[in-house]
Amino acid sequence: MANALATVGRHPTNDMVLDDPRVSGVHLQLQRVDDHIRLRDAGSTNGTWLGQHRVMEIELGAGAEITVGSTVLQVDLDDAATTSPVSVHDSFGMLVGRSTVMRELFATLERIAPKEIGLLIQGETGTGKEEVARSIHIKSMRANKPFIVIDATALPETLADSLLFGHEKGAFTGAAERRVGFFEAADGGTIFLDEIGELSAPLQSKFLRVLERHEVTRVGGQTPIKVNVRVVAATHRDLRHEIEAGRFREDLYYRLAPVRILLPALRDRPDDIPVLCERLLSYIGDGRSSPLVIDASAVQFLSSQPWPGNVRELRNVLARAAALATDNVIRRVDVAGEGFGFRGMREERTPLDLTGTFGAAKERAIERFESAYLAALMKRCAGNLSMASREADLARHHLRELLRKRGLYGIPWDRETDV
Ligand SMILES: Nc1ncnc2c1ncn2[C@@H]1O[C@H](COP(=O)(O)OP(=O)(O)OP(=O)(O)O)[C@@H](O)[C@H]1O
Repeated sequence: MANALATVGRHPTNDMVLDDPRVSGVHLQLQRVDDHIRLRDAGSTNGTWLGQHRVMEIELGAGAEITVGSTVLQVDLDDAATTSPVSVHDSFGMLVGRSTVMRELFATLERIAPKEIGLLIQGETGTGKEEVARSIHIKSMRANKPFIVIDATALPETLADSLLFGHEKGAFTGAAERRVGFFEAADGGTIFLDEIGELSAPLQSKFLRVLERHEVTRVGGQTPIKVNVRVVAATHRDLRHEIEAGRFREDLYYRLAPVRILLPALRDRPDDIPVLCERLLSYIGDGRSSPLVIDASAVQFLSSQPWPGNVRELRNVLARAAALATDNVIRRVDVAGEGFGFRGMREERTPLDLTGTFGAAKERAIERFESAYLAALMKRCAGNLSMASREADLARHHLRELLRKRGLYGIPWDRETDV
């Protein structure tokens, strides 16, 4: 593995390509973590097997053997192997990160930003896809030209052509004026195309044509207009699955993705939490008389959370904690029970993790609920266990047990506790 993050599967764009019909297009993802490898099944059809056990996520050391389709893979850790360059910086544009995987990413972004090359960014919600696109734009020759965001999920089918390509006056009922579309408006600059996987088939064809010919024709117009845009696309799912399922055009994929970037989930890079807290708090505290700070035990707690809503969720948790904190210090009690995505508002899009077995998925959902409920309860009751057990209608010993199980016992909840 040359990269800290790599994929294995049948599709030719994987880091390791397996010519095995029982292997999925993108079968699994590997992440190098110190002296071992974290393996995650990427939703494969036939599964990833360690002996008799089907695994979704597992940490592997040297010598471990896993089976995918009819192929057996063995982990071999070679210290002398060449690895991808890692940036000496722990930021790129507006992005910060200290983990190896992020610094490796920054090195790639530093290299490609000034080039006229397209980019496809894949990552869960809130991992920073739009921020990557914006930072690439700022670091490119196009920086003083427009940066336009198009969300494919917000393009109504009937208006999409006119929004993207513009229309001439009188082109259709209601077209009282000539209108310039997104592509023309972005001329010379960058278009960030979010949720590209949601584009309808007709729009996929139209996008491909624009990317190939570098021109658009307004609705109701005759003459093609030259446009010079760099397209950075993003998706929360692996488009190679969509290609396999016949829902996404492979030729468009290759046009969009001369370079592909996989933004890792926040739970896979806890080393980034301290520097992220520092950066996010500097924004949140902007305008305050004294800067906001976070204490070490709060950072330690946040570093152990699963963050289904990733950096966006962390930002919101810090903003909430800052609003509630009595001084400019955020302490463990201010963030207890957070980081499970549970208190996320609807627009935060922090869905339950529905992968893996029913039992494991249910346990994760319960864990999220219990942590959020217990923290809110204990804060409301200022740590008074008797009051909390009455309010929750739980026996004291049961409540104490639950608090222990969720790592929420013994926290100084605002006022004195009676535990
Ligand atoms: N590495 C980072 N450093 C600093 N801020 C970050 C980083 N990653 C994300 N953020 C911040 O987190 C928030 C969410 O990021 P962003 O909107 O780019 O995510 P996204 O992946 O595009 O999300 P979605 O898929 O839901 O649209 C933004 O406020 C962004 O500035």
